[in-house]
Amino acid sequence: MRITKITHSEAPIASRISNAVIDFSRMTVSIVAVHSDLVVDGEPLVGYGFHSNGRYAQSGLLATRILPRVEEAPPERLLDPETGVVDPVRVQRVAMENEKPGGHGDRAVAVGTLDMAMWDLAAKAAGLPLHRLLHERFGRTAEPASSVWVYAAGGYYHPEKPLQGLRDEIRGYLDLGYRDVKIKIGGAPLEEDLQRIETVLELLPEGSRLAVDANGRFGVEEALRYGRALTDYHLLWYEEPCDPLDYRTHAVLADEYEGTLATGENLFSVPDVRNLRRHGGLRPHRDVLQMDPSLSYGVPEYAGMLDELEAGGWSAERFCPHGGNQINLALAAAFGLGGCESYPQVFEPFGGFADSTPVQDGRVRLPEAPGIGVELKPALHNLLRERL
Ligand SMILES: O=C([O-])CC(=O)C(=O)O
Ligand SMILES: [Mg+2]
Repeated sequence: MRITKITHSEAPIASRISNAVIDFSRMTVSIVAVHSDLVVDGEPLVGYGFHSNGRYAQSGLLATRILPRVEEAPPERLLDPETGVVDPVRVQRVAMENEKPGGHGDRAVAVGTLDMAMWDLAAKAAGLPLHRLLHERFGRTAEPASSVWVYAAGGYYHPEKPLQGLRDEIRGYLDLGYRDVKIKIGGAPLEEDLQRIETVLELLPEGSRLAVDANGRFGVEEALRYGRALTDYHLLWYEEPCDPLDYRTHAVLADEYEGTLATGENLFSVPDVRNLRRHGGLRPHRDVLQMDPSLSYGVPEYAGMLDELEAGGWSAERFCPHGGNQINLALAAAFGLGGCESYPQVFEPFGGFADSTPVQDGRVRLPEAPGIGVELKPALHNLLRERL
């Protein structure tokens, strides 16, 4: 097998929603296709990648640093010597050559996007759905999971969607088969946020839980003030109360807030996660970690994060990646994670899972088509084919 060409572009995922720190009016996403000379069913195999919402497209980094390294590398540096098929772990090493440690920001997104396309290609070449390939390589359980717990993330602030709109949105998620939901906080005064929370709680049936997400907005005092106000709601979790790299504030909050805290979607490397473990005071039996491979150098770095945290007493069941996309569903099944996020309405067509695997009782089944499964989501597949 040879990589014949790597193409990349950008796609808009703009919308009028906001969280506590950004609006999505100019949000974009990078998309990558890795073309190969391996012909299956009369067509050369192509692997597709994109990254999760919240970080902008990384065209410059891909074009000037990340892709040229891979394009210029001799094939044997990119291929598994036993199978002759592209090895995403080797590719990631090549993509990161001559990069200094630290500063894990947009570069991690560019590499994570390419990594997704490499896994899609490798799984297609092996004729396996990605969750089975990842399980063969990294699995910690006897079998990959056949379905994964997902929750509906939404409840953004929207200029034309006050409480009634929020109610309609959440009811829509329950009708789609979700049990648990997440809404934003921190973008309105506390009293208003509590009204939003109570409105949603009134709708949730027995057994359904609500999580809230402050997107890193608060300093220590405000994080504690919200924590005190949230305690009696018995939420599923209180997410990103403070800046992702402010480990001390996490520790102070974890000391006082008895409910579950969640963080990690903006930690992009093993060293950042090690610092969270050492200094963040989070509780391995209670809290939730949301690192997301497409934003953080891809699956190899994610496996390293799991190793780092397992050595520190965390179990894979406490991991629930941010991102609401198909690669994270595969990852959750392969690594035995607690679950993964889902965006039933926002960030289409990148959010969501295969059209053939609807949510049932809060879970999604794993599709068995080779690769990540973008072909099972025609709106996404068509967009990728047209732009790449
Ligand atoms: O609003 C965002 O940037 C996305 C987010 O935090 C989440 O999905 O948890
Ligand atoms: Mg979040």
